[in-house]
Amino acid sequence: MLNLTPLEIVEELDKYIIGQHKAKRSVAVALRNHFRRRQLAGEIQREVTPKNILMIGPTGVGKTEIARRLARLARAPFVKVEATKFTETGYVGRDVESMVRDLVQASYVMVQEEQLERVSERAAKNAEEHLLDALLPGGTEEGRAKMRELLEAGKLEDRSIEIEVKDERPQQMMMPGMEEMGLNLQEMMSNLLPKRRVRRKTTVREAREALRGEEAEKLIDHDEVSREAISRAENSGIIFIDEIDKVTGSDNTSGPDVSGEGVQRDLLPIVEGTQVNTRYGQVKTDHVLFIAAGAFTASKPSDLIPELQGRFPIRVELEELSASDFQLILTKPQYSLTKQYTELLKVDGTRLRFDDSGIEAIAEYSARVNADVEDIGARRLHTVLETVLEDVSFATNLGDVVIDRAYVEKKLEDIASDEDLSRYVL
Ligand SMILES: Nc1ncnc2c1ncn2[C@@H]1O[C@H](COP(=O)(O)OP(=O)(O)OP(=O)(O)O)[C@@H](O)[C@H]1O
Repeated sequence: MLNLTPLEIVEELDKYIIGQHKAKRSVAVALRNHFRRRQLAGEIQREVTPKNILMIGPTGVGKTEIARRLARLARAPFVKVEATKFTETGYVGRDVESMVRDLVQASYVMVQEEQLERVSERAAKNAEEHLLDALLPGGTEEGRAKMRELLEAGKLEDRSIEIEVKDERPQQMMMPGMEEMGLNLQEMMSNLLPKRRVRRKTTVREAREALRGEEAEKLIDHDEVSREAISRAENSGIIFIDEIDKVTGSDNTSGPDVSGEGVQRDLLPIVEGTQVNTRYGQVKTDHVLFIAAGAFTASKPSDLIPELQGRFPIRVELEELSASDFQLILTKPQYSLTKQYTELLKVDGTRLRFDDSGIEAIAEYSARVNADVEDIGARRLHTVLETVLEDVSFATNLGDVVIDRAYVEKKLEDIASDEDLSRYVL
């Protein structure tokens, strides 16, 4: 985990998220406390529990985005789940623990990627030797040196060769229930059976890719990846539980088996700290950071069961976004929507330029449709912008195109003034 102060964390988040200062401060404090806890001596470290956060605010105002960015900053494994998912009928028991298994899986992928990156140079060297073997089986030293020269000069890329690689086709299937026990049949089977290898005819370019992947796999220690994945999930994992407001008792009409309160009761031990079996080993959830979020329009945080309320001591309200926030969201973040579209269309020879008046108009229309139809927050910008840019996206090689107020109005006026049409298009 990076050693960032709360102020630095907020500054980092500011690069991607507009407004919501209180929420940024809260998550910065929670993350820093994580770091502080690690500096403590053994015994008291175990006593200090993470200060989980409850985010309250309408949809599309940045709750998930803040949590996700925070996780990325901290290089922490992250998963998002919807609390309502566990109330669905037809579930064989509510498998609330699956969120912990998903976290460990995310952690595993993250650690594995880091390790693969670390060995990539060695893997590339090994792959090159295998390529030479395939290009020149049983050749002389001299021949091999010549071949190596050609290969390094990129002269053999399209030559076809035959290599032996692992058979990637899936051979086994998962049995329902296995994952719940923390077992994975596929993995068990593939550990028992010798790996099937197949000969494949392909180009040097593609063979190199395949061989590098295989060599890298061979160079990393999967047991160590598993151990590190577990440790990282335990010590810095973040689980984001959305729609927590939808599992308050008051919302429930569908009987005891799928009640929201039941979900809360199942959540409680996980948030309090328990052990969960996963395919990589046992995971303790004591120090996982939980961020719960909800709009809380039909219910209040005080409708949650008291034990759960106590486990989310940091409460923070997120603000609704205004048209001027939308303007900033469209332009300011590092990879804002307008920058994304500009880069995308540049590929096809269209140079977009968003005039301030155009940005203003897009923001105003978005706020208006949110007010008239349904408030979906900043998500509205995606649909509105897509509609504005539909024609330029369909075309190619348009040269310079300026998106100003007149352009936006022409594209949107008919739709936005028709509420029914807005419902479908925007
Ligand atoms: N304040 C903001 N600054 C920049 N982008 C934002 C902001 N709020 C929302 N967005 C963008 O809007 C989209 C939806 O935001 P997000 O997923 O954070 O919503 P949310 O508040 O978590 O809502 P929900 O609870 O429905 O998931 C994302 O693409 C996000 O980048």
